[in-house]
Amino acid sequence: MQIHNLSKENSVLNQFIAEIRDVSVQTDSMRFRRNIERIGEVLGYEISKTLDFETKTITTPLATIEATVPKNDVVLCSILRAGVPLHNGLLNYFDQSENAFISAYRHHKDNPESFEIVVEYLACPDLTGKTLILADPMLATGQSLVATFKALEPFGTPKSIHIAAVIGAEAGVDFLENNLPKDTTLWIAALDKTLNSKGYIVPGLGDAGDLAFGEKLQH
Ligand SMILES: O=P(O)(O)OC[C@H]1O[C@H](OP(=O)(O)OP(=O)(O)O)[C@H](O)[C@@H]1O
Ligand SMILES: O=c1cc[nH]c(=O)[nH]1
Ligand SMILES: [Mg+2]
Repeated sequence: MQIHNLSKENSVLNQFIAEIRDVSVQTDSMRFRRNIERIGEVLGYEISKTLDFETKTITTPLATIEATVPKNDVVLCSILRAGVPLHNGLLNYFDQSENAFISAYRHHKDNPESFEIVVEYLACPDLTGKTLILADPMLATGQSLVATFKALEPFGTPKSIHIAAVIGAEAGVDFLENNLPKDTTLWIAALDKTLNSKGYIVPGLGDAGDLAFGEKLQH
């Protein structure tokens, strides 16, 4: 797996990441969602550099000019619910893409430290020969992304697979490396060292879904 950790380079992206982690800024859920969306835009811009390009003739009011534009068929697939603002950010840049949505959530059966990933909803176009971008802000154990990838397999073989994530843990990256096709590319805005006993990234940011949309009751 090829890994691009975008926070290795100083840019305004680091300001967005600092704000989504900061408890004193997290109280503003609109800013939290917008920052995740902005990070999606940055990730989308970086991914776009790896697409295939073609030359088109564009007519301006004064003359014509050759423009080099991406030609891939992109499918954006996000994991509900925390993936929604990241999806919007990617869609701002891949505005002609097709879209897939999947629900994958942690179901705590007996105690808060053990969970299984439940996939209940999936809407997806044909993926054959397309550029698939899987988006989920938090890459903790990596189980949600791998469960999502397996659920998408019946929809066709993509030409290339990109993972777009905001904060990841090293253990989650290792899990993806062992369970996804070798030619997958991971685009991550920040990489943290640790997972706690409940599978939360440390220092991380807490629960991305709750911060974007409010606390949910466990059921
Ligand atoms: O790498 P993993 O260990 O699988 O964990 C990451 C998952 O946890 C979060 O979703 P969550 O289950 O909190 O659902 P939510 O979006 O409804 O909050 C996040 O959006 C990922 O999907
Ligand atoms: O740290 C984590 C891990 C999973 N899901 C989150 O929202 N945060
Ligand atoms: Mg959550």
